[in-house]
Amino acid sequence: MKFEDWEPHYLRILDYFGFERADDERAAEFARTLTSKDDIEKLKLALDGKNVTVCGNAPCLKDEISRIEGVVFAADAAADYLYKSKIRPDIISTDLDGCEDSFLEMSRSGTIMVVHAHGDNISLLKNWVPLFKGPVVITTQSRPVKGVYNFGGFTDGDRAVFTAVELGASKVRLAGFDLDDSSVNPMKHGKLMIARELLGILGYDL
Ligand SMILES: Nc1ncnc2c1ncn2[C@@H]1O[C@H](COP(=O)(O)OP(=O)(O)OP(=O)(O)O)[C@@H](O)[C@H]1O
Ligand SMILES: Nc1nc2c(c(=O)[nH]1)N=C(CO)CN2
Ligand SMILES: [Mg+2]
Repeated sequence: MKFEDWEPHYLRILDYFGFERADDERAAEFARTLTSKDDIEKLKLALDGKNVTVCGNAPCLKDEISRIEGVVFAADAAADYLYKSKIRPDIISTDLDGCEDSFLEMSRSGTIMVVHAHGDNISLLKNWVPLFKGPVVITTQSRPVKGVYNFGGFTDGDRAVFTAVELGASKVRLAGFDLDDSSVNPMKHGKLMIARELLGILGYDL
């Protein structure tokens, strides 16, 4: 998605949650100083023309493991669940609030970390990004800058879907998405409603 097409959604998100654009932009610049890695070509190669399953972290993921096929693209804490179920994701979409030591092991084994920098995760970026030994791609929800990408999307899960679509996946199926999950807190509920809206743009009716 071109940034000009994404920007109206982004402006609405900023307004809805009271996030500051300048904080997101500072986070993106800061993340870029934490690593020299920019594995965008590896990420393209992993997705272009591929059958991809994006795994969200809803409780239903455990019942939907059998839906997983092709390239495994995990959204944040779903990666840890999959790894413990003996499935190492090929790619993880994370803003690092679901990051565990298992992510370091997965990274060492070649899992591509698509790390999202935003105004509220600067200390997480500082703690985790230098520790990733494998491929890393940095993303922003604001205007992209050199070595920092914006494929569209907001939460770790819907961003993964936008990333897969943008980088040419031939088919993107979902597992572990329950956007009506009543066990989540109000902030998370709001985020999942945005995720639903954004996935709707891509034709997913969740
Ligand atoms: N019921 C659900 N509960 C949690 N996550 C869900 C659910 N349904 C779908 N997802 C997707 O799984 C992703 C990863 O979930 P996780 O629990 O790790 O949340 P998170 O890291 O707090 O998400 P975010 O950082 O995007 O707010 C979410 O970003 C969301 O897109
Ligand atoms: N500033 C800011 N941006 C975000 C946040 C967040 O908590 N703060 N959470 C996200 C994933 O849910 C994505 N983007
Ligand atoms: Mg997260």
